[in-house]
Amino acid sequence: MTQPIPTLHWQGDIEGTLVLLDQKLLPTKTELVVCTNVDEVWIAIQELSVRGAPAIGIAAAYGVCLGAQVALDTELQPMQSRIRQVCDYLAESRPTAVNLTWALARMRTVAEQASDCNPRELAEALLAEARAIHAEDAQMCADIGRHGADLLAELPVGAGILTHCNAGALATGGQGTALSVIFELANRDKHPRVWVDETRPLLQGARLTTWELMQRDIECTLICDSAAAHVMAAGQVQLVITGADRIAANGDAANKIGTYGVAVHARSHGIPFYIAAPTSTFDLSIANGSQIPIEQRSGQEVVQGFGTATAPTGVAVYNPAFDMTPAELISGIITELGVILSPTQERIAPIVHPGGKK
Ligand SMILES: CSC[C@H]1O[C@H](OP(=O)(O)O)[C@H](O)[C@@H]1O
Repeated sequence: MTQPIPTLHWQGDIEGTLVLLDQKLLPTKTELVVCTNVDEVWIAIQELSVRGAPAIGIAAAYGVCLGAQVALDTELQPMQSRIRQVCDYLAESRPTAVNLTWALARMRTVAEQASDCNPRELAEALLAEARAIHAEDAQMCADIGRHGADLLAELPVGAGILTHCNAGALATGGQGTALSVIFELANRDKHPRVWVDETRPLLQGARLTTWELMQRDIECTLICDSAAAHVMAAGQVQLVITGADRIAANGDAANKIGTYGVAVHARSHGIPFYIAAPTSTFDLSIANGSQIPIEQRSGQEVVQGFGTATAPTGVAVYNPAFDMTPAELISGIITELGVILSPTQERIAPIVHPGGKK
């Protein structure tokens, strides 16, 4: 396996920079984006240079550290005010992934609880919290992979697994969520055969998931999103696994647009449909999926994707970036704390505590 380039990392001390692998350019170019201020982080999240629920949260946490830099030589209260302002600003970059506001809430807490310290000491505490969020996510990814592979211990060698979008290392601070399970199955010599939905309109599956799988020599086949049902009907899929961006208290889950259709097709073909997500993706403040904010993105992504016009100028476009899969279509949610089978509020609550804390 070629040595992976980190999805994101902080470079330096409290006056350092956030370095991102620019996912807009993958797989044809591997270029880095060096963020030196909060605006650059906001843009990187909004334009998907960095993307994926956990990765968005981690990037925003480091973004707060960049925001703190302009107030290092003030006093504690102006610094705390600056942190509140920066958290509010970064929270507006994308609405669906709850990991964003979850990570920002942790950064806010560090700032609000600060006392008897100067701005530089608070900046050190903020950077330590951002690094902790990053490191914890990497561990959560590994634990998700282990729990998922344990759950699937009876999966036949060479089983077909379909996935949608990208829930790999590129979406997280570690080795991924859905792809972490697939990586661990491969490590256990299960030789999974992965069917990868291209995932229109931004092609995270075609551009990112195949790239990650091929780097690890895991067999994968790229298909159009519209071919998923056909492949299932042909008996080529024994399991579906995806990531998630926000999971409500009853287990309804928002994920990349098209996931709901995959779940419906899986159910109609008697194929288990699993979601892999850390507890930081659960939002226990909302009862069900109808309350999950669904990001609406520019129609240009649909009609002018990657530079080629594919529809008449002026055509009306509806481009929701996510959809909601109801809990009754989900066979189980694989978390770092274990698997929640047939998720319900009663089964989620004992495992997932408010705020995503263990
Ligand atoms: C591990 S979360 C990955 C999750 O995020 C993706 O959305 P986007 O690429 O728009 O950030 C997609 O929903 C993935 O399942």
